[in-house]
Amino acid sequence: MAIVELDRLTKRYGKRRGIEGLSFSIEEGEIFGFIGPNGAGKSTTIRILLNLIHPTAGSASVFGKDVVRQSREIRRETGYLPSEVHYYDDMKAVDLLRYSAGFYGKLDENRMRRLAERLDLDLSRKIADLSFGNRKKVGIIQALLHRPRLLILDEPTGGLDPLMQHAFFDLLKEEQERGATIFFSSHILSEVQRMCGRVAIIRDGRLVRVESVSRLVRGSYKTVELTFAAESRPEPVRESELPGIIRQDISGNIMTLLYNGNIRDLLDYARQLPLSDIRIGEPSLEEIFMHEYKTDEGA
Ligand SMILES: Nc1ncnc2c1ncn2[C@@H]1O[C@H](COP(=O)(O)OP(=O)(O)OP(=O)(O)O)[C@@H](O)[C@H]1O
Repeated sequence: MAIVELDRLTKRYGKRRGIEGLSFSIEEGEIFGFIGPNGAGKSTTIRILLNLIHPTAGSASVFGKDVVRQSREIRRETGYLPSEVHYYDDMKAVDLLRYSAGFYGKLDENRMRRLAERLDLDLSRKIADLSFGNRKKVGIIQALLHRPRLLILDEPTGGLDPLMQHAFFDLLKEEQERGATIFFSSHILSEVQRMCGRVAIIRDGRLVRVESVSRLVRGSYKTVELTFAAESRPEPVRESELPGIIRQDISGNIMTLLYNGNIRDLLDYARQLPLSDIRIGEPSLEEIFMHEYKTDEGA
């Protein structure tokens, strides 16, 4: 069953574009990435799902319920971590969590304490005295505390140091294991690559593509690093010589290609070159993403 479903979802801010005709769905139990640069429309999409703003056209549903008409029911089973958390500064973290848990029924004190321990957060501190990263932890606990069916995370790792990111990702995996679905918005590709099964790529308010991370990374793209023997210098390759070169870069005696052509053609071509080494590998999501953006320019 689709947990989140967008159907030609559109939001305009007056004449300004927010998002335009987004359609995709997220299945139960997925960790689904939502990636795009700043201003692409990620927060706009999320805010519509939470009924914080209304769509201009199209529709969206969560758990099969309409996000505008049935938002209260949706919210009860959803955990949301906003990109920036604003709280009543004067409250202690523990009181804030108790207070917000009240919206979802009975507070599970044990779960709250366990989550705080895992994230190394002192619950007795006042919000005002917490660093940005520690406030983020309060937000994470708040989002997870009531064991939501759907977790919506908007740029969740900002402010967390690498150790805490690790602890946080472990928590998310556990949430997934208990059956939760996770919508993970980010512009950090490495974390999306690490956490998510599928991703939607969004740019300028429009969907570029939806793809499984493994296919995006493995796909037909290769990175090829050709090291030329000393004394020889690489010359740029022409498209007619070797079709399928997406990008090439020459630095000293090393030539790096992003390539999606036929691997035999590549090897035939490489055989004629005065090489001392060759490496063929999988590009990072980052490299593919850059390419997606490049080829779409001016479209
Ligand atoms: N309240 C608003 N009024 C006018 N335009 C807005 C408003 N909110 C967002 N926009 C515009 O909508 C577009 C999408 O913004 P949005 O915040 O959804 O992007 P984002 O992908 O979440 O980026 P970021 O990572 O910076 O939050 C941007 O062009 C932005 O300027």
